[in-house]
Amino acid sequence: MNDEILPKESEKSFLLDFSNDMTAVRSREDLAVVVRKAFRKLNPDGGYVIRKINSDGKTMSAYLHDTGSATFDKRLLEKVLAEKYPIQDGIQNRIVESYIPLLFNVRRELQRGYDLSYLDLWENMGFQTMVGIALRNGDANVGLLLLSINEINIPILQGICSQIAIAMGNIMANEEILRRQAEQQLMLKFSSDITGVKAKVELDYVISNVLQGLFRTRIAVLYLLAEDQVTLRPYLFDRQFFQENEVAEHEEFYSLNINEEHVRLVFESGQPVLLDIDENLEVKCLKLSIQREQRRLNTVYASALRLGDQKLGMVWMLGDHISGPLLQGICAQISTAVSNVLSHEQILRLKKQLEDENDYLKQQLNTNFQEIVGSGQAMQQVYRLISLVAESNATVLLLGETGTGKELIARAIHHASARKERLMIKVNCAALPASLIESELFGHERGAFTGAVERRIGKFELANDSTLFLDEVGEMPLETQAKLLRVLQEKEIERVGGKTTIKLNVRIIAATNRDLEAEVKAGRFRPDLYYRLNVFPIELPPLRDRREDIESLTGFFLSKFSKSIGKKTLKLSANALLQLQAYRWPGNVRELEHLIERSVILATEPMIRKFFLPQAKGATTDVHAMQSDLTLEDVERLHIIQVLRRCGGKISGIGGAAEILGIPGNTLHSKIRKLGISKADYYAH
Ligand SMILES: Nc1ncnc2c1ncn2[C@@H]1O[C@H](COP(=O)(O)OP(=O)(O)OP(=O)(O)O)[C@@H](O)[C@H]1O
Repeated sequence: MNDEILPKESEKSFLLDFSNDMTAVRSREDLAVVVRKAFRKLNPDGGYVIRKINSDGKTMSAYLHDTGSATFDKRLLEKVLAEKYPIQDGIQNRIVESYIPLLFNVRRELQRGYDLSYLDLWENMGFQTMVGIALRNGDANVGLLLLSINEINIPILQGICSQIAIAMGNIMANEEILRRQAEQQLMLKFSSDITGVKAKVELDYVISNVLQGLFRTRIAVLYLLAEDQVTLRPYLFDRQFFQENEVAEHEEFYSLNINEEHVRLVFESGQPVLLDIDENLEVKCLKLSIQREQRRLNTVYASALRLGDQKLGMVWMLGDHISGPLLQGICAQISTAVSNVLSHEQILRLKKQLEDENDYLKQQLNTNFQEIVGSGQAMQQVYRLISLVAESNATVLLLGETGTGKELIARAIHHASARKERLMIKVNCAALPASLIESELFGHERGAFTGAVERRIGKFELANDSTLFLDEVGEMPLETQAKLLRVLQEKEIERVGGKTTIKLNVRIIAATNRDLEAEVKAGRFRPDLYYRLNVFPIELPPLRDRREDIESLTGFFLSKFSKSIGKKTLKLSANALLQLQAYRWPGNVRELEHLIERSVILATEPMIRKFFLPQAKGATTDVHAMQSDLTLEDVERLHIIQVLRRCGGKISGIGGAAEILGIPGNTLHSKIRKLGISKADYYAH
């Protein structure tokens, strides 16, 4: 650019054109077009860069640039455009401080030892001389212009630069207003989004959105202060930095201690604290993962989460520049949201617990109102034993086939004891996999094993001051038997993964349908545990050994199930009852109960006349085949009823029942009265 190329006249018209073009400039893009046009006119092959002073007041970044017709290393250019150079880098400060344009010989500056990538780039582009001019809007420094050129036309350059500086000032002010508006909108949205947050996933989503939107930053880890008020455990973490489950599985490793220096620093400061990863941080998790993944970010913002005076936890964020006061506001909202989420999680947990307890209560209510039916000899003996043992704290072992009422009796014992105000707790030892039974019985501490994300109270602890019903105890794995034995001996437990022992006062009622003695002989049950449990055994008789109770049990179930579906209580024909009394009942009372329930549902008449019973091998519903189980009187009664039926109810005379039975009619009449046989017994068939 010299006087020959640009005579005074064209100098004027050049500046006029430039001014005209500048009046239309509203945005950075407009400015780029106008500036490029002007500089190309001045030097068609030259390149330039305009840098602006960043909001930190200490660094400069590229604002506009043009490479002209130079060839260059693309990656080097990208690096230079992305980098923030300190103003005091030895070159920029000279330009900013100067009131006249300065010429730089690129090679010479390099030889002086400046380690600045933009000098490398210029050399790479073949730019030998650069001119640098400060951009000032009034008294304010806005940035600088660096132009590849050999000669300086001071009036033209100053004319251009003063206008660029004014335009940049306006655009930047405008951009700042827009940025603030966007920020406000984002904050408003964040506030409304975060107030509705109830679950952890939603919290994660809302926080990441606002941090990304406002600071182009991410949450690295959100820690919560544990109950011990010392450990900070990771609660939320960015999965881009940590592999799936990495943190959850190595929680111990990723936890922090509130007394660590930098952690204390954060809690002591009322504001977010900026920490340099390389210099300050000895925090294992951040060092590891952040250095691995995010080399370009070397600062971490750490902020305490508080609710009033209460310490809740802290967040670590990765970012380049985060505005302190804004972040403080965000953290305050995060604190409230975290506390809401935790409360909500607790509500859900308590709700579940309440539901479980409710189930127990319902079960108890059902059994309370549901009497134990049966007054035969065998059950009388059971009642005697119950009344003897109930009030003591002795361990009871209930033996008997499946469905004989062991659980019912266990509840009856509990209800007759001084512990009845508390819930009886039941554990079905057969329903749990061996791996879970211990934690089910004794509970576990958080982190005791993979998947133990929370502390869990075991059934033993739940049953403190109450009764623990160990159903199907014969199915318990040997390893657990050993632990159970220790608890029974020492009357204290240790949660899985726990370090302290807990004293307990639990009454044990165990039940099994196995022959425990045989199990001991076979080596499947520990003899010492067997003796511990077998303090007060009660044997429940199978239903086939107490046929005398079948009628009352059937009557009880008929009335119960008819009522439950709103039917009038169904009646039972004598024949149907005989059928029930003759059956072998491998499933005992439960089988009878289910049969009656089914029959009540299916019944279309007010009386059940016949049951469809399974015909097991060797089993029979033939009345005579079960005579050995009946008393002489029973047999007599059944036989008379059958004969009366065959005779159509005719008692005396030819073809009458008395004739078949070989007794006088009068004798039969008195037997019928004595045995309580009614017409319904033989006419209904
Ligand atoms: N004497 C009885 N009176 C009324 N109902 C009974 C009686 N005995 C058992 N039942 C009922 O029979 C069903 C089975 O009883 P329970 O569950 O107590 O048997 P269990 O011996 O514990 O069976 P399992 O060994 O299979 O666990 C229950 O619905 C129970 O209410």
